[in-house]
Amino acid sequence: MEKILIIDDDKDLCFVLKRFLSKHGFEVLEATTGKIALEILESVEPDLILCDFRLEDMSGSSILKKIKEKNPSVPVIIITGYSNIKTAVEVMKLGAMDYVTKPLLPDEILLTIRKALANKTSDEKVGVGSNESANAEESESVKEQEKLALINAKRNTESGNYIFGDSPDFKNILNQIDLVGPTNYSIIIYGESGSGKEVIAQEIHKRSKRNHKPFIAIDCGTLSRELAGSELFGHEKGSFTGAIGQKIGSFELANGGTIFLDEIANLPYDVQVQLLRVTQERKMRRVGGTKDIDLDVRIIVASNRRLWDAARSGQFREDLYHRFNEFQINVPPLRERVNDIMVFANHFLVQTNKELGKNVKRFSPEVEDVFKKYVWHGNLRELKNVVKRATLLSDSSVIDIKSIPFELVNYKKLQFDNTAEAAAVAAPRETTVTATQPPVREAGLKSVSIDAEYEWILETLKKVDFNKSKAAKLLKIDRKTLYNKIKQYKDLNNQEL
Ligand SMILES: Nc1ncnc2c1ncn2[C@@H]1O[C@H](COP(=O)(O)OP(=O)(O)OP(=O)(O)O)[C@@H](O)[C@H]1O
Repeated sequence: MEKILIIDDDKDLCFVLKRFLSKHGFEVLEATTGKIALEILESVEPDLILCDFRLEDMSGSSILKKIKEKNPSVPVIIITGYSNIKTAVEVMKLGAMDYVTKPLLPDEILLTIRKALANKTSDEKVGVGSNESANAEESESVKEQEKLALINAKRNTESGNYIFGDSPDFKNILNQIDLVGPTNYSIIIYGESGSGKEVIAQEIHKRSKRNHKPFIAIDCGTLSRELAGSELFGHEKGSFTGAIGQKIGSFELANGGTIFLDEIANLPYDVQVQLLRVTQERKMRRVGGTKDIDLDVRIIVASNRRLWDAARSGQFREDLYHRFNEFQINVPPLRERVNDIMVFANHFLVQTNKELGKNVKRFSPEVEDVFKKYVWHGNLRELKNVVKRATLLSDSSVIDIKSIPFELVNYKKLQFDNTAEAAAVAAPRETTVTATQPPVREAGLKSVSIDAEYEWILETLKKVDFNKSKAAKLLKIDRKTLYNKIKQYKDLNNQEL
């Protein structure tokens, strides 16, 4: 009997899954924390592991790494709370065999498990007596391609998650997507963070002849200076310290399809030179490699600042800017497309209902009013997070003002009228640096303390009827620090849930 280990802190889900899988002839073990799972793995060798990406005591990536260290051959299927291509690529890169998104569908989960187990058996058969090194390179690359095909196939079936707004601006964008999609033009998409640039790039890819090939999204803002080249172009074994195996880069993975380079202005200058070669000669070399590889990749880049300005200030190569600038799409911030707000809010409500198995029907008129007046600095990402939370909190069929964050409802009252404070945030002095650095959710304790501080600040503000000077005095901080702390909390909450 094949053994499956379920790792999920949702006890109900573990119970339901256990019953379902046992009925289908599997022996099922369960662990409700990462720690328990690792203890079980000391003495048991399961045939397959089903693991939630967000455990209370461990992040998905760290548990995946630990499982792979202990038992590299066991197939791991990741359960993710939402369908996000970035998470999917991330978990596949870390060695997961596949992923399923919540809500879990019985047929899908069974099929995914059976496929993973069948793959494992055929891998084991190939491994017996085969000349491992001879075909290692080829099979690595085939595996990468197979994983990508899987991710893309899933993404296409999830495409029902995307909708288009109702504002004239959005209709204009849709026209542009239709127009430029089928061509091979390189495109620059401008827009604030969370405004939907990646989704637009995906839609362009879907409308192109390349749509059966991979769409790969890379956030250049998160690539380190040292590893950016290797991430994009891959590397050969031993080409630098730490290059223990061969790596296929994002460009090679995207061959035949489309690559989306977000925050392109953050790409290190030497990598920009390599990129220029790719756009001019349609060829690339892996880091440390000697062989030219032919490339046929459509490039879509995005930035929240004008690339022409970055080129003029010497941060971005001008020749590269002209290469990319065959077509431009400008995505206005959500606050400038008021007609889109409720279209997207309702869409995110339907999506969240499905994820949570709830049936919340609509927003109260008061909530609609707040939504339409709010400034949405985090754009669609912020709206999505607010709707997700509100749907979760709501215990009736209508989302009312109680389920909407206090600072959204009281946005106007919380405004700092003195622009000096805003300027201080844009150019923080040394003493305020820690307060303005973007906080990281994974920092655990840090985010807890930010949340607690914020609660306290709000309480104090309420006490003094939103008089910021009085509140700062009571809190024994200056007004600028008060402003920074509120901003820090908001940045934290504009990250994707
Ligand atoms: N047309 C749409 N339909 C449904 N959801 C959307 C749409 N556009 C954006 N979203 C959702 O809004 C969130 C932000 O979108 P996206 O990641 O594309 O923004 P972005 O501009 O690329 O952000 P960033 O620059 O910060 O990476 C995502 O969760 C995405 O799924």
